[in-house]
Amino acid sequence: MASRRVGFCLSDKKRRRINLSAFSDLCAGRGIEVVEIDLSQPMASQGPFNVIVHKLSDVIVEAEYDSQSQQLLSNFQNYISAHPQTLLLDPLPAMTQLLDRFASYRIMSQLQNTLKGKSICCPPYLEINTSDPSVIQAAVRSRQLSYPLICKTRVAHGSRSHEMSLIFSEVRLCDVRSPCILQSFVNHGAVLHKVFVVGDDHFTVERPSLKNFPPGPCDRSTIFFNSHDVSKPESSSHLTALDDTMPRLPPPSSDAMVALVRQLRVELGMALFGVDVIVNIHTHTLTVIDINIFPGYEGVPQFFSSLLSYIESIMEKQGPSEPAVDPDLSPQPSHCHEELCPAGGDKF
Ligand SMILES: Nc1ncnc2c1ncn2[C@@H]1O[C@H](COP(=O)(O)OP(=O)(O)OP(=O)(O)O)[C@@H](O)[C@H]1O
Ligand SMILES: O=P(O)(O)O[C@H]1[C@H](O)[C@@H](O)[C@H](OP(=O)(O)O)[C@@H](OP(=O)(O)O)[C@H]1O
Ligand SMILES: [Mg+2]
Repeated sequence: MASRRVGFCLSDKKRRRINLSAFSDLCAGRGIEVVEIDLSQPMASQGPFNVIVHKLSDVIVEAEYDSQSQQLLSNFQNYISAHPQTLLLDPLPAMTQLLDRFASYRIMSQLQNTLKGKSICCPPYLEINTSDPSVIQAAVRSRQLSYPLICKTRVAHGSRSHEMSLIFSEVRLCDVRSPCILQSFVNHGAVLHKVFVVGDDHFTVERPSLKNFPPGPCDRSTIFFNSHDVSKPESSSHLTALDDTMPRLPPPSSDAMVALVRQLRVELGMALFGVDVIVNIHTHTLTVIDINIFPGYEGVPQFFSSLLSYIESIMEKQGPSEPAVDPDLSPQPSHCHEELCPAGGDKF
């Protein structure tokens, strides 16, 4: 048996998307064994693991209402608690907060304070918990959100979390499906900058994105769309058609991107995440619109080599017999969102 073992605990969907056997071959060359963890079987008999890489977002979301998922999650948590020497990429509380857009936008909106001088912001938004259009209307007015508005589900991950809408006027606020985030739409020339983080490395790729819309309210029906139809590498939609007369904006400065990633690494205590950034066509402000757990890393050919280097670096710090906590990562931010609350969007 190889002396060092890395377990992967992934959903069927993620397993299909990630070529684990290619990663396993790469690891074998470094004396590391890759094991696919079957969550329905006792974990102790599949271990021991120096590191576990997981994407349990679906299980965590389902555990809210499904007892079988609850059981799987609690088996996993029990194993982790009983094996504190096993490093987890990424910690469950850190990940869990990103499943909730209310929590993740509080983190994003805090960035403009922590990264002063870098011209980084997050669009103004509201946390919506009511379906009463008159209450929503009053909240939008009082927060002075500008139209169009983009409406995003509160749950950030999973198949039902990418259905969104663009709302163009107060009368169409009846189309809001609560609970959700209502956020001002920012014109950005239909270019999305996806930042994929792997430990201390990050990689940026460009993707299609929603096109510019005339600012201000207008008499237009709500546009319902799935975010995966507009911002995947292969997306080609009338909603992303670039205006030829629109000059291309300069890409975000690498200095600002480095500062952004560094700050989020510390704040989230995570190593595998993605940040979606757009550039405001008027102010050129770098605008953070999304943080994703263990994203797809599509368009990043260095993903596996970078992941392997990161895993080796944390195993090295672990030492041969006494694995330690990754010192680069701050202590668990399960309490983080309380600290970040004051800067968040208003709640309705
Ligand atoms: N405030 C905004 N202003 C302008 N466009 C936006 C804004 N928020 C989101 N978008 C557009 O909508 C798309 C989807 O938004 P978002 O990234 O929040 O959704 P998601 O479902 O979480 O996506 P992902 O698949 O990256 O997780 C973005 O790629 C971008 O094109
Ligand atoms: O790599 P990008 O383009 O950022 O897209 C990711 C999305 O951001 C995630 O929301 C997807 O995860 P979920 O399917 O759990 O929502 C995630 O799905 P995956 O975990 O199957 O890779 C990706 O689609
Ligand atoms: Mg997302």
